[in-house]
Amino acid sequence: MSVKDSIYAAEQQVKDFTFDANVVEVFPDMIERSVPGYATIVSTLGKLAGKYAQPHTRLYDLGCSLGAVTLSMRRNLTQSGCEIVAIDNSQAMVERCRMHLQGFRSAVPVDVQLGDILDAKLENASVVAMNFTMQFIPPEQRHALLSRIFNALKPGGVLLLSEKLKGENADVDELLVDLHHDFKRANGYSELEISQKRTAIENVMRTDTLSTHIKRLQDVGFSQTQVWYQCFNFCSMVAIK
Ligand SMILES: Nc1ncnc2c1ncn2[C@@H]1O[C@H](C[S@+](CC[C@H]([NH3+])C(=O)[O-])CC(=O)[O-])[C@@H](O)[C@H]1O
Ligand SMILES: O=C(O)C(=O)Cc1ccccc1
Repeated sequence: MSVKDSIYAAEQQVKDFTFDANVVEVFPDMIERSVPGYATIVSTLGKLAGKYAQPHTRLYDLGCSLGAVTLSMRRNLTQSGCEIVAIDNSQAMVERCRMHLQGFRSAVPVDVQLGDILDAKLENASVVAMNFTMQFIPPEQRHALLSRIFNALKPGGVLLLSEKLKGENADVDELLVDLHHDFKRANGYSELEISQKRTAIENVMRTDTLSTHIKRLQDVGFSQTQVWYQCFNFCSMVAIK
């Protein structure tokens, strides 16, 4: 049973958004009502991991939150000798993620680490998933992180990158934002909740355009990038080494 997100329901002095214990409590409901296609994206990332995982390699879930992508990848893994490494720098998330994973049995080992993905050692990877995490990394650090991910991947390995996008120009950005806000309204968020949440994430979630993402992926060396999902400003890409 998930708890309903009412964090921004009352008028308040809005602070910068953080992944604290209050957010953890409502996170499944928050993400489901805020990200169009979240369930489809998570289940498809599992399928993609199942296709691209290589025997005796690691699969990373960077910014794992409660481990939804880890679970989905684990369900689809048939290759032998794989390990999943899930990393998040929110203590509240990591604690809840560990509890959550214990609820499901599997032969695939999962190592849930509390830490900053900017410091994490990444190696011997066939699949790296970043499901709506790059957007929280300071923009000036994104290139270096992507480059480290590329270097950690085996040839034929993949990065599964989902991001909220900034529109390529002000007009289309406004259109995508309006459509997303309609989606949130339809999922029961009030005008006040929508506007206070927008303020809360303004400084901590800096989105890039799709062309910026694709160029950065190319610059660090990925040979091919394919957008496999987009609804409004929410996008998921697969980049192949
Ligand atoms: N530097 C960092 N190091 C480690 N973790 C970080 C860092 N910055 C942010 N995070 C973590 O990245 C996660 C982003 S949520 C991912 C959803 C999940 N992937 C899902 O498929 O359910 C996306 C969202 O809420 O929009 C949070 O748990 C942060 O603590
Ligand atoms: O809620 C929003 O408006 C979003 O853009 C997505 C989101 C979802 C969960 C945490 C932070 C941002």
